[in-house]
Amino acid sequence: MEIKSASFVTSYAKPGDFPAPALMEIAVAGKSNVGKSSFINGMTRQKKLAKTSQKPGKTRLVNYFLLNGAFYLVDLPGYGFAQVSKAEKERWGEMMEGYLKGSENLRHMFLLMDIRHSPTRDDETMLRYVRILNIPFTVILTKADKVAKSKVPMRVNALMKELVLPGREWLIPFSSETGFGRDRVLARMEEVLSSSSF
Ligand SMILES: Nc1nc2c(ncn2[C@@H]2O[C@H](COP(=O)(O)OP(=O)(O)OP(=O)(O)O)[C@@H](O)[C@H]2O)c(=O)[nH]1
Repeated sequence: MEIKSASFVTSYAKPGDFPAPALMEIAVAGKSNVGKSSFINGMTRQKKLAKTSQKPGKTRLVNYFLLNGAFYLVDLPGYGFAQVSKAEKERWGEMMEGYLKGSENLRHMFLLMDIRHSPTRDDETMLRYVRILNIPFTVILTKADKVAKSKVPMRVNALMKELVLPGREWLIPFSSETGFGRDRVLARMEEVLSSSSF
């Protein structure tokens, strides 16, 4: 598949505001600064669709993007940012839980992690949560251009083991700088959308 159109639809600040069921959703989650906005922009080939920033923790809303007029890519607030208050962290938790438990249309999650690093405790918590809720997922290993091409398979293997995933197909190395991995993510999206009855 190709992404022919992508537009921002709306943002939500609290779970009760989530829209009525309408279209299938694929969520995008990850630690703050992992490259979530760059992933969304890279996939949709729109430079400014999701705001990218150098300053961690800017994405604190649930943002809905409509792709191909057919499904939503749902940008979840980044986690693991250190410089926020306890109240803010609690609000984040409520948002996340509200979305993940409440969304009847969620079909898959792209869980973003930096290819260069071991998963953080927050990454592991997120993964545990996704597993408990039985949400199908793919781990996207971002910033793949930052490791030598020859080392990418090694990092994929290492993270597969650290995350206790059953196979390499559960992880897709990706670079928003070079477009590496984009085709595989598109193929995964197509699989998800075509296998989901709606
Ligand atoms: N080299 C390289 N840099 C990247 C890549 N993806 C993101 N970055 C850089 O990493 C930084 C963070 O990227 P963002 O896309 O803003 O990250 P985010 O996860 O949306 O961050 P928050 O808004 O804090 O949640 C920026 O400086 C990006 O330019 C990538 O694939 N390769």
